[in-house]
Amino acid sequence: MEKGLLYPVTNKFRQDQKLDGLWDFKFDPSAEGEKKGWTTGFGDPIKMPVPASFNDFFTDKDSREYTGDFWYAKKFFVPDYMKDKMIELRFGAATHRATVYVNGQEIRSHEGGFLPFTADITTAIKLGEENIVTLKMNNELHRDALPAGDTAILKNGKKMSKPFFDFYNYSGLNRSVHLMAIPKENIYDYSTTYDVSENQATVHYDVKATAGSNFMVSLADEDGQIVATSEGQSGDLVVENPTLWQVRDAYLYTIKFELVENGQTVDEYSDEIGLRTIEVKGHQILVNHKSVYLRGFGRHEDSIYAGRAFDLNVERRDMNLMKWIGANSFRSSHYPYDEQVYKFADREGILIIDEVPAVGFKMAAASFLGGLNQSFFDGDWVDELYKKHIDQVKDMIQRDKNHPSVLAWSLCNEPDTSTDSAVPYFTKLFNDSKELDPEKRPRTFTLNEDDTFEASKCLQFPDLYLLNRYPGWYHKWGYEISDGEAGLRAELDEWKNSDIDKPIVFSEYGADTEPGLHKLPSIMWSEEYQIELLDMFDRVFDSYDFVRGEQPWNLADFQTVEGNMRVNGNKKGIFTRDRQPKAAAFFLKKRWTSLPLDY
Ligand SMILES: CCC[C@@H]1NC[C@@H](O)[C@H](O)[C@H]1C(=O)O
Repeated sequence: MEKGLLYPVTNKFRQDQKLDGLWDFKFDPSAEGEKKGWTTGFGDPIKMPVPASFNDFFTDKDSREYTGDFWYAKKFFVPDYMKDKMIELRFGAATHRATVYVNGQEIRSHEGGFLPFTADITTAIKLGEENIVTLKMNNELHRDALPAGDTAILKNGKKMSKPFFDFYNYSGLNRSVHLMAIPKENIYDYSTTYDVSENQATVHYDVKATAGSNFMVSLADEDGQIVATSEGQSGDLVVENPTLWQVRDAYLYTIKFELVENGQTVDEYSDEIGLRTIEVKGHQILVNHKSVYLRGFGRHEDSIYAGRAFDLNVERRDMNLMKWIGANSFRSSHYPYDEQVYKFADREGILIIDEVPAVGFKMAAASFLGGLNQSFFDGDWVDELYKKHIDQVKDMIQRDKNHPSVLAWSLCNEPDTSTDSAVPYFTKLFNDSKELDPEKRPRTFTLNEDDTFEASKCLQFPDLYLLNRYPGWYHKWGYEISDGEAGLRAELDEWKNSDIDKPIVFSEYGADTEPGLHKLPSIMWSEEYQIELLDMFDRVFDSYDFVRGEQPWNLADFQTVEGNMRVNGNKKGIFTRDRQPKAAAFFLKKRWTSLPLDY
């Protein structure tokens, strides 16, 4: 678990410099980079954009599909005036694992390609001179790592990723790298919880520093007016007549922490927060004690050219599409997204189900690679997998806990929950994650087609249920969709007649749709059929009051492995991969903009 994951800022005491741009890049198929001295740089480099996945830049299949070790290198300068600071490098995402060297000195390693980590390089850098950072990275998939998969060795000796999941194994420095200079005694974490009412809100804060416990704390409104102050390592900020953070009507205050030593401020950290509460009560999801009905999407960080890289332009477009269509939420399927996505959602009043990259914990049908003929949790890889799983749950919650947009934590996507060995795994996971979120937001996982009310042995764990259901596509498809509807209703009747008293959100449903394919009457893959399927699901949702959300799969088309069921990727998008609407977008817009927010 990382000690602190505060987002980099520049202020009187801190400096943040992005090292985005072209880095030196080189494949290392024989894994001999260290032996060849690449820790201090290498000759004949490829100039590689950062942040970006390396895959889609190449014109040859061996490079696009490359699996194994690869290296990045970048020279950077640290001015003399930083001599009293702690110098760190912060990697937003190195997918899937990395070892960091500075001037040839090994600094640290990190496992997990969708969460940030920092490297303290204070003793490795040369002040007032040029330095070099190199990373040895690796993108192999394994059953004891997140996301789960295999790495095959082909007869020609080349390695090949075999994902147990349905998104392309885009790899590289997918998010920005920051060079940070911060005080040697510094603020490294904070958390907030809230009590809100019509005319008063209380922010309960807790702040952590490497030394000292003397803090001055203030809260300012959007006009910069101080509305509350406090002091000490923990305390309350009471706001009279607050403007609460509401769904699709956001308001952000700025909280500011000052670390004080001998009457002098020695470090400062400010962040934007939203005054709101999240609760699950019976079948209801409540924000500020008011029921909310989720409408939105499963998404991917995915776009042409840069693959899984965070792209501010794409995020701006996606947020505008979600506002246009009347959405109020999304799931960060199937991994935590770049922090800037959560900042966007904070600002736009969009709720996020934040998901850790625990995906492929059963051979998803979509991987087309032939299923596991056993329970995933019977494997000899489970102990090692669990260590990485809980570690990434801790880092996800540590990183994202202060965002008002975060509604819930999804601890897994479509795991095997219908076998006996799943029960001890999830018992441990839900016990070990219970205290991680100061706000105690709901924890859950998505239930795959096979993990029905009847079949799943793990319904006791989630605080709300996320159902991924595909009648009309993966079964009972085409003209048989009426049987699909009947089956869906039969399962929901079981939920209805049970003593389960928690909300149900449909977190996936949909149909692959080729944009521009029209057929009257409809046929699968046509835009008409996608609407027919959505319309069927909407009829079902509107028949059960404990269905408290609908998030069709997916916001946009996205890249997957090659397969005989994929036409250059997954086409279940409501929008195309270049973010243009299919007919279904107008169908959903009509439905969602007619629903009141708390429908
Ligand atoms: C029946 C499983 C459906 C599957 N669920 C996980 C997503 O990551 C996939 O894209 C989706 C699909 O196959 O469309």
